[in-house]
Amino acid sequence: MSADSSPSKETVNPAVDGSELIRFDKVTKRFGGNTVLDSLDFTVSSGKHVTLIGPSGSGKTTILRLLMTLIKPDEGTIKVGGEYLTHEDRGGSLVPAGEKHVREVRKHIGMVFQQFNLFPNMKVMRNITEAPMHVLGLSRDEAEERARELLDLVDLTEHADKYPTQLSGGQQQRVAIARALAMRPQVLLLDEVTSALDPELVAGVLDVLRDIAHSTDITMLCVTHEMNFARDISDDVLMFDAGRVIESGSPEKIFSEPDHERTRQFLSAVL
Ligand SMILES: Nc1ncnc2c1ncn2[C@@H]1O[C@H](COP(=O)(O)OP(=O)(O)OP(=O)(O)O)[C@@H](O)[C@H]1O
Repeated sequence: MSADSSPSKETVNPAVDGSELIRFDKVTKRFGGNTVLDSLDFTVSSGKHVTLIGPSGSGKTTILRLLMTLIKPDEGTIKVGGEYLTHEDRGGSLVPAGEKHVREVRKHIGMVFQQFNLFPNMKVMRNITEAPMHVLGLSRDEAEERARELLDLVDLTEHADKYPTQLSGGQQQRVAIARALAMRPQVLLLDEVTSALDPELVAGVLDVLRDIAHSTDITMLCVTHEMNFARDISDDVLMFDAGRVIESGSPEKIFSEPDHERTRQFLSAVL
C-alpha cells in the first residue's frame, strides 16, 4: 500500500483532541470466585496507541470485552469520550445504563477480533457497508464511498465483490479492520488480531495496522503477543499481572529497562 492510499484523518477519526477518551475507575470483574480485574484504574488519551501486555489470564481481553459491553463490571465505572458506558448520569446520580444509552456510547468503539467474525453470506463490500447504513443511517452511496476508501487503505480494492471464504485469513482480517473503521470509531480495539493467522499472513495485517497507526489519529487499544509490533506502534505499554497494571511507560522503557521483575520475566519468555 502506498502512503498516498491512506485516507485523510477526517475519514478515519473525526474527534481527536488529546483529551481523555477512556477511563476505568476502580473496575472489578469476577468470574465465579476468580477476580480477573481487581479495582483497576487506567486512562487512555485520545489519539494514543496503547498496548496491553502480560501473561495469559492476566485480564487483557476482559478489558476489551468490557469496553464492547459484551460483559459488565461487578464494581467500578467505565467512561468513553466523557460518557459513562456502564451507567447513565441522571441528575448527578448514577443508574445502570439502558440499552439505548449503551448503543450510543458503543458507536464510538470499533473492535477487531482474533476470529475475523465477518458475515459469511455477504460480499466484502456489504460486510463493510452494513453497519454504517443501518446503525449510522448512511445512504448506500455514502457507505460504499467510505468502504472503497477503506478497501484501498487495507489494500483490498480488487476484492470488494468476493465472499469472505474466497479470501485468505489475512485478507479476511483486513476486511474486518476496514469494517471496524467504517463506523469511524473514536477507538479501535485490537484483540490478538494475528493469532489465528498462518505465519506468512501475519506481516500483511500488521503492516496495514502500522500504516493506520502512523497515518491517522485514531486511538488504539491493543492486546498482542507481537512485541515488535507493540514496540513500533505504541505510545504507551501497560504491563498487566493478575488483573492489575504493575507498570506502564513508553515501549523503549518497558522493553529495554522495565522496573518490575515480573515484567522482565514475562519479556524474557516472549521476546
Ligand atoms: N466468560 C468467562 N467465564 C469464566 N472465566 C472467564 C471468562 N472470560 C475470561 N475468564 C477468565 O478470566 C481470566 C482472564 O482472561 P482474559 O481472557 O482476560 O486474559 P488475557 O490476559 O487476555 O489472556 P490471554 O493472553 O491468554 O488471552 C482467565 O483466567 C480466564 O479463564
